[in-house]
Amino acid sequence: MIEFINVEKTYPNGTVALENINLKIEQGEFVAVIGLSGAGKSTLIRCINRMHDITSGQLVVDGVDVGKLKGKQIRRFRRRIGMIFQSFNLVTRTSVINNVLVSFVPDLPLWRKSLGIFTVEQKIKALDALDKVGILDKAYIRVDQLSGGQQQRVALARTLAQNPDIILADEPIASLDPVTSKLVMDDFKKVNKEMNISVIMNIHHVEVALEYADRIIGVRKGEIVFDGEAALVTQELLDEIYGGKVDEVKSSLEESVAYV
Ligand SMILES: Nc1ncnc2c1ncn2[C@@H]1O[C@H](COP(=O)(O)OP(=O)(O)OP(=O)(O)O)[C@@H](O)[C@H]1O
Repeated sequence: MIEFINVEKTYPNGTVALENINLKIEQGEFVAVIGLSGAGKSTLIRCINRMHDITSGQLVVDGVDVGKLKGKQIRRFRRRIGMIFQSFNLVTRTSVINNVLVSFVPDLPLWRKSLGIFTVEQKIKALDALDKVGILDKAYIRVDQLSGGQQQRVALARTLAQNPDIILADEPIASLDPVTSKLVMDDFKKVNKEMNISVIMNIHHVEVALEYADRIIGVRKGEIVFDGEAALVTQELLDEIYGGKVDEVKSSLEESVAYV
């Protein structure tokens, strides 16, 4: 379980990004964090794996007080939390399988690290992860020959290979077309349901959030203004989350009516 207790985050320049955040996310939930640009969505997600340090309050993940972790403990803790970015963060000039194998590098003894030698077991795990996201046939192809959607699936496979309990996804479909976005979201849903991995996703596409997530967290100016089932999200709530800027979400609102 992920628990935020009175969490605040103020950046060194004085920007208050999160205020009074109280949240409990159970293992296996699929949570979408929505809100205007600058509302604090990325900050919220990135505090969970200590990419950002909170300023006050407490953040507890499966009984571990995240703020108290130091050095090696942080690295070990992060192994349980996969992170997916909008920009995929892959090494494009090498093969798909090499990108997935990278997730095992921290586990290798120094001599293997320097020679880049992976065990047969690790290679099988990497291939298995690629199979889970439906791109096993691309294992020995260079990443720069894949589409954006396929690259995001490689990133997801790399994360799965590290056997995470939690996947944090920061705008994973922002640079993908609607059809490809759906395929990638199907993969997230699959790993969430079949492997009971918690997914916490920051997402701008309201209609996609409502279709895929079980729970929606609406953030406005660093505070949570809605936290509940996707099925309970109404147009009025979206107006509140988006501060009355209906035009910005109008098309999403129209489509989302179908899902509410
Ligand atoms: N490293 C930083 N230093 C100072 N201020 C920051 C930093 N990162 C984010 N902020 C500020 O914190 C606030 C929240 O930013 P955050 O990136 O979490 O919002 P967001 O909802 O994820 O936005 P977007 O949807 O555009 O990614 C914003 O006012 C932003 O300008």
